[in-house]
Amino acid sequence: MTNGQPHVTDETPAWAALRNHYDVIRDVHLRTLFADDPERGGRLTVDAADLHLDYSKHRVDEETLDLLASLAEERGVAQHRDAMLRGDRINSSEDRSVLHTALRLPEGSSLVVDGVDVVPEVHRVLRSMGRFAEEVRAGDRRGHTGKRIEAVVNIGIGGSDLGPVMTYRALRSHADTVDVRFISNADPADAVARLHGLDPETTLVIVVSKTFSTIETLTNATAARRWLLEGLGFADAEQLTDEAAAAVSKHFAAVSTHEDRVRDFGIDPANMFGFWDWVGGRYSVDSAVGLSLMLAIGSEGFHQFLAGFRAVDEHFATAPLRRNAPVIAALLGVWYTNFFGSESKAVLPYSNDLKRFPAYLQQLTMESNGKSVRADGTPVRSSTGEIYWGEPGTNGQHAFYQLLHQGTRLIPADFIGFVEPNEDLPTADGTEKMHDLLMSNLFAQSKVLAFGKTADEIRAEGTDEALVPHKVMPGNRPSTTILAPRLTPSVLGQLIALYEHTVFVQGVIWGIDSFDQWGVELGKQQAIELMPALTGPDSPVDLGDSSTTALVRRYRAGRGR
Ligand SMILES: O=P(O)(O)OC[C@H]1O[C@H](O)[C@H](O)[C@@H](O)[C@@H]1O
Repeated sequence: MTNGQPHVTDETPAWAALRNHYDVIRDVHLRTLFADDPERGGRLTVDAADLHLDYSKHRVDEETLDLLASLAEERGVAQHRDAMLRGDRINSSEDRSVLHTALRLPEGSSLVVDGVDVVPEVHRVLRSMGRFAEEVRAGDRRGHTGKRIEAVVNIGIGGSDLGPVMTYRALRSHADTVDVRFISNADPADAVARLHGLDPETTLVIVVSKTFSTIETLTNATAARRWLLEGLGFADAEQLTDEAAAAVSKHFAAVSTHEDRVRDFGIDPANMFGFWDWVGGRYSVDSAVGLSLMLAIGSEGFHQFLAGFRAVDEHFATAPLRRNAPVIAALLGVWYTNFFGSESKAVLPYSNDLKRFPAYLQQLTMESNGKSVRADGTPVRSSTGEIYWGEPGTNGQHAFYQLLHQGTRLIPADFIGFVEPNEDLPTADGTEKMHDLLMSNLFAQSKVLAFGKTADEIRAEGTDEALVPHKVMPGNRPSTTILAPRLTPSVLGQLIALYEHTVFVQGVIWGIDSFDQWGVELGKQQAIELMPALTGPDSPVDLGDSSTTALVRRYRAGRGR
C-alpha cells in the first residue's frame, strides 16, 4: 500500500537507486520478508545505550538498508554530525552553532567554541540550578511569609513549555516534594485554571523564555505576578514597590539567555539561570529550561537524565551508519516519506506517563524540518518534515487504530514500551499484572499491523462470506518497536536524544537548516498588528483581505464594539 505517487524529484545516484529498488519492494509483503528470512526478527535490531530498537517489521530488506546507508553517505551524514558536535555554525540562516549535545558533556571535558570552553559554563549553571533546587526541596528557601514552597508554576511556551511539561509528566513517579504546573497559552483560561487552588505563599513561579520577549510568556508572567501580589495582600498589585519587589524575588525565578530583560521584568538576576544561543528552544529541556523538572526529581535525578542523553550522543557519534540507531530511524522515515509517499507517522508510547511525548516530538520534528528551501536558499528536491502524532496505548487502540489497521493510508508507527513498570497493579481476577496486559497489547498491535489476517484465514474460521472483506486485515503496515528496561530519568534522556538525532539526520538528507524557524514569525507579528483592529474605537474598514476584515468585524460586534 502507498499513498499515491512517491514524492521524489531528487535524482542523485543514491535516490535513483532507491527509487528503482522501491518499485520492487513496494509489492513485497512483510509476511514474505519474514518467511524468506527466519532470522530477520533477531537481526534487524539495534541497541543504543538501554534502548533496543526492533526495526524488522519495516518494508525493507538488506538491499534497502544498504541503499539507504549509501544515501546517508552521499549526503555526508557523518561529516555533518561531526560538524555539529564540534560546534561548527551549522545553523547557517542564524549563523549559530548547534550545541545541545554540549549541555550533557561530562564535567572536566572540553569543547571550545569561538575561543571559549563551553563545558565549564554548562556545569556552572548546573551547579547553581542544583543549589537552588535542593534548597527549595529541603525547605531552606522559603516564600515571602516564611512558608515552605510546595508548588512550582512553569510559565513558558514552545520549547520553554513542551520539554518541561513532557518530562515532568513522564517522570511523575520519580518526583517528590513539589507539585509542578504549567502555563503556556495566550488563552487566559490556561492561567486561570492552573493557578486555581494554589496558595501564593507556597508557590514558586519560574518564567522560562530563551528570548524573554515572547508575548504569551510575558503576559502570563505578569498575570502570575499580579496574582501573587494580590494573594500576599499588597494593596496595589501593579506597583513594584521595594517590598513588592522583595516578595517577587522570593517567588519568581527566570530561565533565559537575556539577563537585562529578566531584570527589567522585575526578577532578581540572582534567581536567573542562563543558557546560550547555541541551544535551540526545542532542544533545551536539558539546559536550565529543565529547572522545574530538577525541582521535581532532584539534582541527582537531573544528572541521570543528562547521562541518558550523553549515552545516546556517544552512540550517535561513534556507531557505524548501518548500526547507528538514530541514523536507521531517520532513513526509515525518509524511505516512507519520500518513496512510499507517507504523510505522517504515529508515535505510540505504551506508557501513560509519556502522554505528552508525541506533542513534544511534534515541535522537535515539525519546527526543525518543516522547510521548503534548503540551507542554501534553493527549493528542496523532495518532501520534508515528518508529521508525528499519537497517543498512548492502549487508549489509542480504542480510538484511531482502526485507520492504522484497515485504512487506505500508510502510517508507519513507533511503539515505545518498557520491560519494568514504575508501578503495577493486579488485573481484574488478580492472577496477572496490568503491566503485562499493557505490553501484550503493544506486541499484539505491532504484530497485527505487520502480518494482518488473510481472507482465507478468516474463511477458515467459518465467517459468513459477506463479512470476509470487512474482516480482512491487510497487514504490511510497518513499525519500529523501542523497548527499554524502565522509564527512568536516564532512559527518558536517551529517548529524547534518539529522536533529536533522528530529526538531525533527516535534515541533512533533505539538505535543510533544521535549527531555524522563520515560519513562525509572520503570524506573531501580524497578531500584534491586528490587535488594535480588535480593540480600537472604530471597526476596521479593510484589513487587507475580505475574510479577515469580516471576521474581525463580526468578533467586534459580538464583543459589543
Ligand atoms: O523561549 P522563548 O524565547 O520564549 O520561545 C518560545 C518558543 O517560541 C518561538 O515562537 C519558537 O517557535 C519556539 O521555537 C520557541 O521555543
